[in-house]
Amino acid sequence: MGSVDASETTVTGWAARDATGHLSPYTYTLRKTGPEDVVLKVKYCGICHTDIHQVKNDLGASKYPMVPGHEVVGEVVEVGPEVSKFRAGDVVGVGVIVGCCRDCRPCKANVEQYCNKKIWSYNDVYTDGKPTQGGFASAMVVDQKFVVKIPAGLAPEQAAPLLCAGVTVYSPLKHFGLMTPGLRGGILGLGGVGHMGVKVAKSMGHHVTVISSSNKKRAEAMDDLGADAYLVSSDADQMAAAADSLDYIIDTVPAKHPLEPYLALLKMDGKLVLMGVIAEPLSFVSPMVMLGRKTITGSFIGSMDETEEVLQFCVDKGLTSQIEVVKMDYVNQAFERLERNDVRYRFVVDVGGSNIEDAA
Ligand SMILES: NC(=O)C1=CN([C@@H]2O[C@H](COP(=O)(O)OP(=O)(O)OC[C@H]3O[C@@H](n4cnc5c(N)ncnc54)[C@H](OP(=O)(O)O)[C@@H]3O)[C@@H](O)[C@H]2O)C=CC1
Ligand SMILES: O=C/C=C/c1ccc(O)c(O)c1
Ligand SMILES: [Zn+2]
Ligand SMILES: [Zn+2]
Repeated sequence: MGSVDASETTVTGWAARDATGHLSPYTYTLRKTGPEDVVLKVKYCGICHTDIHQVKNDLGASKYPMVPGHEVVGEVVEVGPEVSKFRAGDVVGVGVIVGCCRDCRPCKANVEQYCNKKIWSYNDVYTDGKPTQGGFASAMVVDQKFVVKIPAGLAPEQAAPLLCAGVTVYSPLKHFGLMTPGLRGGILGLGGVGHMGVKVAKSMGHHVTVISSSNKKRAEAMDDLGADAYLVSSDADQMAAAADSLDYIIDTVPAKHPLEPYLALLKMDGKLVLMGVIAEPLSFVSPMVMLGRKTITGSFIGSMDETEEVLQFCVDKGLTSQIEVVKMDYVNQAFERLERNDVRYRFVVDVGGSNIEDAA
């Protein structure tokens, strides 16, 4: 962290300035620590495909300068007087949202990610009128409700991808009653979210089929991640042989794609859970869902409770994410490599080890 005066702390982050998405050092101030705020010095931050969508304005709502990053692990350096859950020195995590109304039905049901007044950890405006900025920065200040403790037994860089990718697959499996051992699941798109999908579903005792756009990841999916089967989506014979075989598919593809080939893989009552952020309409003909009473649904990250649960689930099951740790000055190359599907399977930036204050 940089200079501290009576009210504000100056920090350095890496921000996109426009829809080229190129990140460069950017200095800004954090809000004064409020009674329920936790100030954390960022140690690690994962790179999610959503960060690409956001810095490149894929959804048409990006505001700049934008410091992305929502898989944030840091060390608590200060807490407000009403913070009970955390103290200086704790290793903590922050994910996709940092605020909610606390009064609506989703908030009262502790699924605050579905609050219509949620505040995103970046590319949003906080209650004080300041833009929110994410985890590719030396520090963040976050309301304690949106901070989780990283349990003992998880390395901080390992924990980072669980804060978005991990909880994003855990939440729908839990919510839709898909934690039963013996289920047959499909993971469409073997990237950051998808590889956690394979690991979490395998740990729940599922038979897991990876459905990928190429054959390139076959050996690693089967040998390293423990998948049971592997389909190349463009191989009509393989797809036909697997028809009517899956209880669910977690669809993580981040671009427009046909749904019918995947609906055909589902058994009666099977569920296609859409995860990818795609700003174009997707289509299918109605008999594809009627004949077999199939469901097309979606899911958005997970609740704060589920975030704590997935962290402990990974400790209990001995699950790790597969990551490539890079320094902050590699972030633009990492974004480019992620965009061209060249990472196994999540980049995690070693923010704390990158001396980013010196770059400002
Ligand atoms: N709903 C939610 O709460 C969340 C949504 N997301 C969204 O999920 C999506 C995936 O995120 P993430 O896992 O980080 O992304 P990654 O880029 O890491 O993985 C996506 C995978 O999808 C496949 N893929 C990529 N491009 C295409 C394409 N054009 N056509 C077909 N397949 C493709 C690739 O797998 P393969 O090589 O196997 O084909 C790739 O590895 C993004 O849109 C992201 O914004 C992310 C987190 C939470
Ligand atoms: O990576 C997490 C965010 C997912 C997300 C889902 C839906 C949406 O409209 C977004 O902007 C992001
Ligand atoms: Zn994400
Ligand atoms: Zn609410």
